[in-house]
Order: sequence, then C-alpha cells, then structure tokens
Amino acid sequence: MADIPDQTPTTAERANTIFNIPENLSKPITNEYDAIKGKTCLISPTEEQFDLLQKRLKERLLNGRGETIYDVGAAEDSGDNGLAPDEYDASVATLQSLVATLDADCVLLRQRRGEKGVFAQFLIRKRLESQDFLEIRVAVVGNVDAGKSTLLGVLTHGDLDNGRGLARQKLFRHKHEMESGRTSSVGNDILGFDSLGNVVNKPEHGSLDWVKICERSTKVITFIDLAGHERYLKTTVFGMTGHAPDFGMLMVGANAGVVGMTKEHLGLALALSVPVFVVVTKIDMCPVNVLQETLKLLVRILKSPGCRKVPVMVKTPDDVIVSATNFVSERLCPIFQVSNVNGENLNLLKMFLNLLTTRMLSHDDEPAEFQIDDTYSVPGVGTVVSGTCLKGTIKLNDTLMLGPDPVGQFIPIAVKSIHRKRMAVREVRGSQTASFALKKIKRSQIRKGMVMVSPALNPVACWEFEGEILVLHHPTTISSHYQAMVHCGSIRQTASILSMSEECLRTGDKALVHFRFIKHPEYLRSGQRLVFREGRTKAVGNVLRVILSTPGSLSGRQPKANKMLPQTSGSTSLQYTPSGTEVEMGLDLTGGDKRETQVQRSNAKKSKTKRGGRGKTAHGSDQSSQRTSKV
Ligand SMILES: Nc1nc2c(ncn2[C@@H]2O[C@H](COP(=O)(O)OP(=O)(O)OP(=O)(O)O)[C@@H](O)[C@H]2O)c(=O)[nH]1
Repeated sequence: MADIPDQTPTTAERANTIFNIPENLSKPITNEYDAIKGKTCLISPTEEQFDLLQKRLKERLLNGRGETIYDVGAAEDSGDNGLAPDEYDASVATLQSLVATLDADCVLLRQRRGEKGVFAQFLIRKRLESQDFLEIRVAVVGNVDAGKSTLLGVLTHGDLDNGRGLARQKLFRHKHEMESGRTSSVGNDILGFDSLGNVVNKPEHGSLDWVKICERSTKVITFIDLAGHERYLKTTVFGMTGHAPDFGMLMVGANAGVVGMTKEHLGLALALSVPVFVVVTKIDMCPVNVLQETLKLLVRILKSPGCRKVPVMVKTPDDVIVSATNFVSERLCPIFQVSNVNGENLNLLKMFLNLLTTRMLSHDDEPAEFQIDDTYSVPGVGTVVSGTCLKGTIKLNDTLMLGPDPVGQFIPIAVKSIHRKRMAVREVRGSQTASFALKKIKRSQIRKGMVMVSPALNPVACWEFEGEILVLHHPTTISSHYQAMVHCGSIRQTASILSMSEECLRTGDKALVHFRFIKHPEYLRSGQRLVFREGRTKAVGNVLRVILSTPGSLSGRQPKANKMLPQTSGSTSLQYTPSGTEVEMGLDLTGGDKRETQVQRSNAKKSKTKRGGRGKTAHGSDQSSQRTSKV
C-alpha cells in the first residue's frame, strides 16, 4: 500500500493558526511593494505610494474575486501592532479614498487595541452590476432531523422556526416531503449579501423573488440542501459531486449528537476535499450536559488521525473573522452552536457566510466547460439544462458541443438564453451555476452527466478509464467484475472493474483500477475526483487516465476482463489533495472501526472458504449488484 502523504502542518501553517495571522499577511511581499510596506504606509502616502497601494488593492480584489480583507495598523512581520488614534484615523481615511477609486465598499469587521494603539480589519468588496454577483455554493449535509431544511428556511426567509417544522415548509419541493417532513431531492436556496455585507433576503421574499435578491446582491450563497436519510444517500452523493460545492455545512442536532449518517456525510466531504464547517442546532431544547457530550465527541472525531482537523468553537465576531479568513486552509473546522427557534448565534453564522470566498479558480479566457446536472422541459421555452460552468466563459448565442450521446458523439448546439438563479444574463463564467435554453433538441436526448464544451476542446467520449482508488469501507472484498456506481462530477453511472493492480481490495486498501461504464460512454478528464459506491460500500479516488474510445469500442460491447494492470501502486504515490481523503484510512473516524475491520476480514475469509475461492464475487451484495446492473 502506498505511503499516506504527510499532512502535518508546516511551521508556517501552525504559526498562522496559532497567531491567527491572515494568509495574505503570512506571504512574502514582492519587492515592487517595498515602498508601501509596514503599518504606517496608509498614514500619509506620497502620490507614488498611493498609486502602489491602489495597484496592490486592485490585485487583491482581482485574486479574491471582488473582495479582500484589509488590515490597518497591523505590522507585517512582528507583533508590533497598533497605531496612535490620529494615525489610525488618517489610515482609515486613506483606505476609504483608495476604495472609492476602485468602486468598492469598505466595512469595519473588527477593531482591537494593542500595546502601541489601535489596529483593525476591514472587508473591502467591489460593487458589481445588478446582473453580476459572486456565487458560493454550500452543500448542507447531516443526519435526518438535524435541522437542515429548518436552518435554511430561517436563514433565507428571515422568520424563526416554531420547533415543529414551520420554517422548513417553505423549502420542500414535493408533496411527500411536506407530508413526511423529510427532504428527498437536491434543493437549492439562496442567501444574498450586498456590498456592505447586509443580508438582502427579506421575509416577504418568496421563492419567486430570486431575481430581486440577485439584483441587489454582490455575493449570493447557494445552499444545496441534501437529504439526511440513508435511503437518499445516492442523491446526497450526487449533490456533493455534481453540484461542485465550495464548502460543506455539516448539521448536527445537539440532542441527537453525532448519529446516523453524520459520519458518512463528513467522510464524503473530506474524501472530496470539500472544507467543512459544523452547525450544532437545537441548543434551545438541549440540556447543557448533553450539548457538552455532543461537542466533546464532535471535537474528538474532527481531531482524530483520520480527519486531522483543527476544530474552532465560534462564539464571538472575532472568532468568525479568524475562522473565515483561515478557512481556505481546509484544516480548520469552525463549529457554530445555534437555535433556529430563538435565533441564538445565527448572526455569527450569517457573518461567517458573508466572509466565505469561492474555492474554484478559473480564467475567463480558457475554453468553456459546462457540466449538466439537470434537465427540464419548460412550456413556451423548450428544453432547458442546468449545471455548473467549470471553466471559461459562455455567452449568449455561443455554439458549444453537447454530448456524449449513447454512441459517444457530440453535437453543436447554440445557447439561446442564459439564466443565473432565475435571472436572465448575457454570460456565465467559471465557478458559476446557470441554466441554458437550447433550441432544436428534445429533453429526452439529454441526461445528467452530459457536458457542453467549447468546440476548441474537441471533446471525445470514453467507455473506459483508469483510476486510483482507496476503499473507505467494504464489508468483504472487491475484485474484478465488481460493479458499483461511479460518481464523478455530475456523472452517475454504474461501472464495472475490468482489472486491478491488486487481486482483491478490502477496507483501507488502495489500487489502480481499470473501469468500464456499462451503459454509455462519458466525458471524463484525468485528475477528476470520483466516488465509487454501492450501498455503504465506498471508495474514493482520482481519474488517472482516460482511455479514449476507438470507433469500434463505441458500440458498447463489453470486453472480457483483461490481465491485471502492472503493479505500479508502489511507485505511483496517490495524489490525494490535502487531509480529507485519508480520513478513514486509520478508521479513527468511526471509533470502533479498527475492530470492525478485523471482523470484516474474518468474515471475508469465512465467505471465501465457503465459496472455496478467492476474490471473485466474494459476497452477496456484489452478486446482487451485478444482477441488478446488467444491461
Ligand atoms: N427546538 C428546536 N427545534 C428545531 C431546531 N431546528 C430544527 N428544529 C425542528 O427539528 C425538526 C427537524 O428539522 P428538519 O429541518 O426537517 O431536519 P432535516 O435535517 O432537514 O431533516 P431531513 O430533511 O429529513 O434530512 C423540525 O420539527 C424542526 O422544527 C432548533 O434549533 N430548535
């Protein structure tokens, strides 16, 4: 098994966490900006210094997608923070004139008194046109009844809950959800902030008022409300992979604690490298000792070798700023304790959401890539597709290649109208979600998982690919011919293992695996993250190599399993992105999992002995999966 990458924080990272140094301050400054170095640069800058300050702020706004947090009176390389009152006032005045020249707004986040005087942090946010806004996607996960839909109802509609399901009624999309009180589909709700950081949503804004919210917002948080019940896990996994969330909000009911699907959802977010923050709800009705127990267990799980998170209890506005500015590091895990009934600490959560920035970086000049996660047939409009623009810019009337169809073909298609959050716009850029009206195509010709890409990419579909996977959980062993659902972006299709670098895989094993889709070819790119699952069996990994389909292979004929791939896992170290993926490797996440693994292994041995063979369909669920997924 390949070595687990060392995820111990560097000294600099540790120092940043311990001393709460914002990331932008911990990086060395280029020589160009030496003239504006130090805490006094804003007091009375020369014309030349003012230009430099303006240039630097512009760069920071560009890098921060329209916003940045600016320190006034903070020393860059020592603890010598603080300015005398008149110096501080002069600095703030300079900052305000800088901000005014860049058509932005400046809001005080926090002010502190050091030995040498006052220092402060300001949020600087660009004012955008009414059609433009920064979009952050937050996937909301957690066990049934943790209060997910309720919190979203309270945040986005501004009215508190009554503890008996009042607030969630505004979010449900299906009659059966209204009746059962359970979410079963992937839902969306939005929370808008203006350039001053005020919440735009008003209680009277119904679900039809998205356009009004977006027009007045500079930043829009899109909540992807996912189902908590195990029965809907497939939909929840799709929400986490297909809707490209920037962050995960893990909800835990204070009285119920870390139960049911909580750990499953946490593991999924970590496996997909989605930074997570935790919201503990129902603190109004939970006895103090129960709440303490819940928090203690939560912290233990987050700190476990599997998670390696740094939990931070968020109790004050200061904690919010520190955790929001350091949240990009993925290691930090802020924990909020709220009540949807009396509104306690909801202001801290809103402040935190206002400070989040998108993780997806894309350049407007790259060829466009759009992944489809849903299709609609709208009377009077025709076929509409919704999804996420992963790269580049898509403009009205652009022609994109839509595919792959069942035989792996892509067809040119013109974009006739674009909507962002139900608002008609002229273009959509990387990291934004949108829906397009398409002409001359039937809804039945389009499925989730298809893409629309720039013709410059010359897209080709594939039936087969190689991936590196890590088995997070499997009751027995996985071997060749095993079939399970591959989730990769918005692709969701059963794939069969043709061969592996190991004979069989158990919980905690890693391998190179050759997959083949069983129904139709897909558009994949190497480096994409994937989840391979069936029931509670779960493996995560990356697409390593896409095996492009030759014309003959596009027929869909399934070749025989080929020989084992060369044993390369020793030399190819798994390229998992920070912390998350190895989460359950040590299986500390589930506390008793080490023991569980031993039991599983001994069960696997027994089952092998019963069948008198090793490897092949070593367990019932594999067989049933093969049965059910045959085409
Ligand atoms: N007292 C109290 N009750 C709450 C709070 N938050 C939610 N509830 C209640 O808890 C129940 C469950 O809330 P939901 O929002 O449906 O839970 P969920 O996590 O969305 O559940 P699923 O949709 O099934 O995944 C509802 O009756 C809410 O009124 C809270 O902070 N305090």
